[in-house]
Amino acid sequence: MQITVIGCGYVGLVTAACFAEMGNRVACVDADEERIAALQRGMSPIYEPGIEGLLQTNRRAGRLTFHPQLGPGLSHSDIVFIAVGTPPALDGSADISQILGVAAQLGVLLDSPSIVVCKSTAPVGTACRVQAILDQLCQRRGLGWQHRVVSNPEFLKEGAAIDDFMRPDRIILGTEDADAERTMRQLYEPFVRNHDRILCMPRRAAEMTKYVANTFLATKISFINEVASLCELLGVDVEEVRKGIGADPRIGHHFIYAGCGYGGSCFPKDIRALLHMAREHDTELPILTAVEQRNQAQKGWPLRMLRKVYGERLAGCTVAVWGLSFKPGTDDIRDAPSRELIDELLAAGTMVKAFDPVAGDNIARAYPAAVARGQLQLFSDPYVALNQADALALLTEWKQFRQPDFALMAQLMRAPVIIDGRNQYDPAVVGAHGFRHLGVGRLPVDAPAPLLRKVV
Ligand SMILES: NC(=O)c1ccc[n+]([C@@H]2O[C@H](COP(=O)([O-])OP(=O)(O)OC[C@H]3O[C@@H](n4cnc5c(N)ncnc54)[C@H](O)[C@@H]3O)[C@@H](O)[C@H]2O)c1
Ligand SMILES: O=c1ccn([C@@H]2O[C@H](COP(=O)(O)OP(=O)(O)O[C@H]3O[C@H](CO)[C@@H](O)[C@H](O)[C@H]3O)[C@@H](O)[C@H]2O)c(=O)[nH]1
Repeated sequence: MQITVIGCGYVGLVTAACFAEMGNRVACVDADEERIAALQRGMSPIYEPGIEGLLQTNRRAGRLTFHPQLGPGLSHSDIVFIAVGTPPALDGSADISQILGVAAQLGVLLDSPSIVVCKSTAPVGTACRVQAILDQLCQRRGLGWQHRVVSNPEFLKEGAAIDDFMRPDRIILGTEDADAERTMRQLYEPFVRNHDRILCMPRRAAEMTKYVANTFLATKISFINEVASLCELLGVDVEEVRKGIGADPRIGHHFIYAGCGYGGSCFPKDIRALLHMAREHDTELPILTAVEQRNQAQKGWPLRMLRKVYGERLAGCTVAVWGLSFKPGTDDIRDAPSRELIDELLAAGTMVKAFDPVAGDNIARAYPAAVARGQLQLFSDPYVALNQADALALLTEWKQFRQPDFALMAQLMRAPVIIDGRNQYDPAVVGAHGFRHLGVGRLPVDAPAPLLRKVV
């Protein structure tokens, strides 16, 4: 099939590369000319495991092309995917102006009937609005046919995006049109060969499904984080509780890891968007309101722990931060817990030494002034970042942090304190190396007194 994908971000690029890999011809469009120029040179503008290889192979095979704008050369396409951003507006609603702008461009450009797919996460009713724009423009141009708009929300996770797309749990097709459904099923057939995982439903239901999936997962996280703070007070290790409840298949092991809060470009904004949809219909969603509040509080957990150890003396301290992206496997720092901690530490006058395997450049770009005055330093080696640090805050559970050289760490640091925002370490093990360990809902295991001498 001839496919156009508009928006070359995390979702658009993965979608385009995976469809091209199955033999389709895919034209990718992005308004960001630098992004397109990089892609044309064979470079991926995002870090996502496996994406570079797929982009290169399919570009060389001529199945994948990159364009800075929707032009006449793209006026015929079987299927057009809209994968542009839907960022939060000030009132919390999803700003769908990029989607509507693309719809208006498509209405003028497309010369033959296409299936236009809303891949972006967008509020209930958006696909119908896109349909209305396209219908109006087709009518104005005197064309005797219509485009068909489908909602096909995306469920990929950053860091595992290619695998999620190639082996989806489910594919949600929101359409009331039998022809559009048939073509979409054909497109996805290679991805569901062994198991039919396609669920077809009305467009509004598909749009709602996406929001409910994300907000439910966020609810699980905030719930366990709330439980973790009670565990701290009751002297119970939340890790024991997690294993205990996860063994019940009705609860399951996924998304019940306590930590320093969820981040990323999806959960925070999608919760706010659903809350806004409710407000528009004069309804409150107290559970989701609490989920968001809990997460805000949770993002402040690393700072609260640092204050617990150092109090007002934090200003004169140096804090090492391991993990800057909102989760492992990505360079995405949107709404990452690291942002909150760095903001607070910089405001407090603390020196920050940070390391992340891939997100360091993005953080440096986000804090040019702090980098210029040397208050925020980024390192390409995690151990160098620990030099003379008064504490380590671990915020993202990259695999390379799981079994570090604790002895070397203790030597390098001015004081052996670990603020373990992802519960990566066994308190007894790090305690044996002389560290004071503070985990989320973990039992504190203080190091033997002589080893703790360094902690002021
Ligand atoms: N990132 C994820 O993990 C993920 C997963 C599922 C769904 N989603 C949803 O998918 C959508 C896209 O997310 P993303 O993370 O890929 O966003 P992104 O910000 O990484 O990429 C969006 C791209 O669209 C481009 N763009 C904006 N307006 C354009 C226009 N008029 N013409 C051409 N290009 C334009 C931007 O330049 C940018 O490159 C959002 O609605 C998001 O909620 C994201
Ligand atoms: O038990 C857990 C699981 C996750 N997280 C945090 O939750 C956030 C989101 O993680 P994850 O869901 O793995 O990443 P995303 O790439 O944001 O993916 C979510 O958001 C996407 C965008 O809508 C959806 O497509 C995916 O299905 C959905 O999982 C991260 O900060 C994680 O650290 C926890 O704190 N505890």
